[in-house]
Amino acid sequence: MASLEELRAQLGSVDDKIVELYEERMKLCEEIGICKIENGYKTFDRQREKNTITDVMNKVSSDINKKGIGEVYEQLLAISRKLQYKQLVEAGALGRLPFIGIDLLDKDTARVVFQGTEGAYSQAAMEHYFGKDCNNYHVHTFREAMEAIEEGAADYAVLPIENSTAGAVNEIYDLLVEFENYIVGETIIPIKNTLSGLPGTDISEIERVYSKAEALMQASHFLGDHGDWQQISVANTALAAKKILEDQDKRHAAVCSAYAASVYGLSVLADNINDEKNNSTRFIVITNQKVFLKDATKISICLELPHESSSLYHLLSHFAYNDLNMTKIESRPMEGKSWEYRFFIDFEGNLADPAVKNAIRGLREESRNLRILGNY
Ligand SMILES: O=C(O)C(=O)C[C@]1(C(=O)O)C=C[C@@H](O)C=C1
Repeated sequence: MASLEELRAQLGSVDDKIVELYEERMKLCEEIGICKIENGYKTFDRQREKNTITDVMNKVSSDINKKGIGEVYEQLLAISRKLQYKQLVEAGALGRLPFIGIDLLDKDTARVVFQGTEGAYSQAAMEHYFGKDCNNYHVHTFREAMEAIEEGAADYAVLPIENSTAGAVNEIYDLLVEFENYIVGETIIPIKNTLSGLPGTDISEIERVYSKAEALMQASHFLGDHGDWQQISVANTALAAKKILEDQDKRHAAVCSAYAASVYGLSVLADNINDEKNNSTRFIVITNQKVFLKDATKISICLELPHESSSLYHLLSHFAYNDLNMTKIESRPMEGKSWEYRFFIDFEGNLADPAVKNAIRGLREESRNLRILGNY
C-alpha cells in the first residue's frame, strides 16, 4: 500500500493537470465571450449549461461522483459566465440608461415631504438630514409621499425603512417596487419615547396615557409599574402629544418622543421609558431623479428569482466573486405568485466601481426584473 506522502504526490500531479485544463477551458470561454459580444449573443445560455452538466454527469459511474462532478461543473460554468460579464462591461455594454453621479444634493432649496403629523419621528429624521429650516410639508400615508415624489410635487421624501427591534417596514419595500423613485440618502435616528404631560404636572397626577399601540407595548415595563393608568391608543405618538395640549387636562399624558413633546410644548415627566433602550430607525431619502452621490458607499437593489434549486446560492456568488460585501437581504412575497419571493439586497459599493458593474451585469442576466433602487 502506498504511503500518505506518495498518494499526496500523485494527487499533486492530477491537480497540475486540472489546473492546466482549467486555464485552457477559461481561455476558450474568453474567446467565446468575444464572439458573443461581436455577434450580440446572450452571455448566459441556460440550456447549454444544463446539457453540459448532464453530459459530464453521464460520463461518471458512481452516484457520489455524479453529484460531485455536477457541483464542480455548476461552479465552473458560473465562473466562465462571470468572466464573460466582465468582458461585456469592459466593452461598455451597460444595457440601461445609467445613473448620473452628482457632487451634492440641493438640500437648501429642496422641497421635502414626510409622512405623519407635526412632531413625528419622520419629521425629526427629515430635520436631521435636511436641517431644521428646510422647506417641507407632510402627508397622511407613505403612498401619498411616494406619489408626491413621482409627480414632482416634492423633490425628496423621508421614509422609515427599518427599525432595529421591529425589523423592516414592509409597505415601504413594496412601494419602492411599485414606484420608479430612487434612494439617494439615509439617516438613522434613535427612537426614545418619553412620558410627557402639561408643564407643571407631577407624575403622581397622571390617570390616563395616550399613544400609538406599538409605543404603549414598547414601554410595557414602565407602564406596568403604573397599572392603574388607563391606556388609550391613537394613530401615532405625535397625535398623542397634540391631544394632551388640546385637552389641557393634567391627569393626561402621552408616550411620545422628546421631539414631539417640544413641538407641542409639553414637559417630559419620564425619559427613555422604552423596554429596549437602544432602539433606532433607519430612514431613506428618495427622489425621482436617477442620480447618486459620487461618494456614495451603499447600493440597494431588488430582483426576482426563478423558482429553481440553488438559484439564490448562485445569485449570491456574484457578490463573493467580485469581493463585494453584502450588508442586508430581505424577501417579500410577490403579488399573485404564491411562495415566490422578491429579494431586496444592500451591499457596499459605488456604481462607478468596475466590480459593482460586473456584479450587476451578472445579477441582471441571472435574475428577473432587477432594479437598482439607489446608491447612497
Ligand atoms: O457555450 C457557451 O456559450 C459558453 O459561453 C461557455 C459556457 C461554459 O462555460 O461552458 C459558459 C457560459 C454559458 O452560459 C454556457 C456555457
